[in-house]
Amino acid sequence: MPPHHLPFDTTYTSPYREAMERGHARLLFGPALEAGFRDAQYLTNLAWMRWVSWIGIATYLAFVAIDLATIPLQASRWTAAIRLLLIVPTLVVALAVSYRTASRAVLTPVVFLTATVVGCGTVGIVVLSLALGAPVPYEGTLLLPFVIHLLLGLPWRQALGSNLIALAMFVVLVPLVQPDRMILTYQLSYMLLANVLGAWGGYALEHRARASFLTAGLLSELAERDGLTGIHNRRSFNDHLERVWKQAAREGGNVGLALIDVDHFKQFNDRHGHGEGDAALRAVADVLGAHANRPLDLAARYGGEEFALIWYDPQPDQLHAMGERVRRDIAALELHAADARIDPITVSAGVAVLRPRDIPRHTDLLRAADIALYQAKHGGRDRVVVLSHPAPGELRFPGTPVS
Ligand SMILES: Nc1nc2c(ncn2[C@@H]2O[C@H](COP(=O)(O)OP(=O)(O)OP(=O)(O)O)[C@@H](O)[C@H]2O)c(=O)[nH]1
Repeated sequence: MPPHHLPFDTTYTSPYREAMERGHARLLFGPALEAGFRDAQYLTNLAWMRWVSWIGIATYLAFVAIDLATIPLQASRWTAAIRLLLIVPTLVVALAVSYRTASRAVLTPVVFLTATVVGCGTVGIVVLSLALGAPVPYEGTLLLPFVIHLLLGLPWRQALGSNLIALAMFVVLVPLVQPDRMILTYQLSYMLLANVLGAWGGYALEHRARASFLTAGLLSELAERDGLTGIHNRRSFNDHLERVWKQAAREGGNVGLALIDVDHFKQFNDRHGHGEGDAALRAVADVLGAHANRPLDLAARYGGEEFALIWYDPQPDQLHAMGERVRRDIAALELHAADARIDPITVSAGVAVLRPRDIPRHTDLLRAADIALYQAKHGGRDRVVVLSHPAPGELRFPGTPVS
């Protein structure tokens, strides 16, 4: 374990706050937050993307009928072919992908490709009908930048890329087939304007979504995290314990709990000062965080210099070894002040494991771990005491009168 240099910054720095301070004009966070943002966006984007695809399919099918009814067959058979053989199937494939959970990782590239194919296909319809002398109105292409930027849920850069490809096709091909210079000028101007406005709106939308993500993340951290150490606070610990207790009751598993108290911490503070005391608590919390490995495990600051570790469904015969590893890792912390090594700190740990099916109240687990911690302290500190599946009679503090 690397040495911890004391004193260091004594408040936990939230990644959400840091990202807020840095700003996100480039619409990009660091890798961990970026992944969290995309994850949080996924379900909303999925719903929007599906709605847009269904509406797109209905619209393009309706325009097949409108084309056939309103423009000469020499052009309408081609425009209908593009709609029926290219655009609608692409939208159907994208929808099919969106309904398969296994396709989650490929959904964004698929939506990007779909948007690009639909954009280019729509421009193709305009170009082809102009070339065949029976032009369909081009106004539909003006909707594309707005739909792609505002409704598909694509990351802004990808929406921009997709729109630019269709715009480039429009700017290169329409002048070749549009005989009327005045109409051409209007068409090009409106297409450019629609792209600028769509990109602007898309940028503002994503910028705001990122700001809300950071605010929500910061608020939930303030509610759930301890301000000094950054690990979970007591409220979050209580909620989590109740949750895993219910889950273990359903699944017939165990819940393990370690209450860990720093030994003689008052002396530590008195000798080295509160600033270094705070930093030592952070170092302890870092170690505990590394011992909450599984998804349902949790490390929390229980209060003052006392910490808690919830282990979901541990092997009861492993608990002593697990507690010992925590104790040893904390004892091995190399705490350094600016110029010298600081007294090592030790902890006492009371560990308990119960099966919720046997004992309905999660408070009994807390009580059992508390009794074990009491025994560890009174047994001389710097040690681990385990109470594994204690009988109700054992859930009594030493000194409690027997009624
Ligand atoms: N620096 C710092 N000290 C804290 C914090 N919270 C609690 N403490 C200190 O932790 C010390 C706990 O003292 P005691 O409860 O007497 O326990 P102890 O000295 O650790 O002794 P034992 O637990 O019996 O081994 C007190 O001096 C508190 O001020 C904190 O956030 N920062």
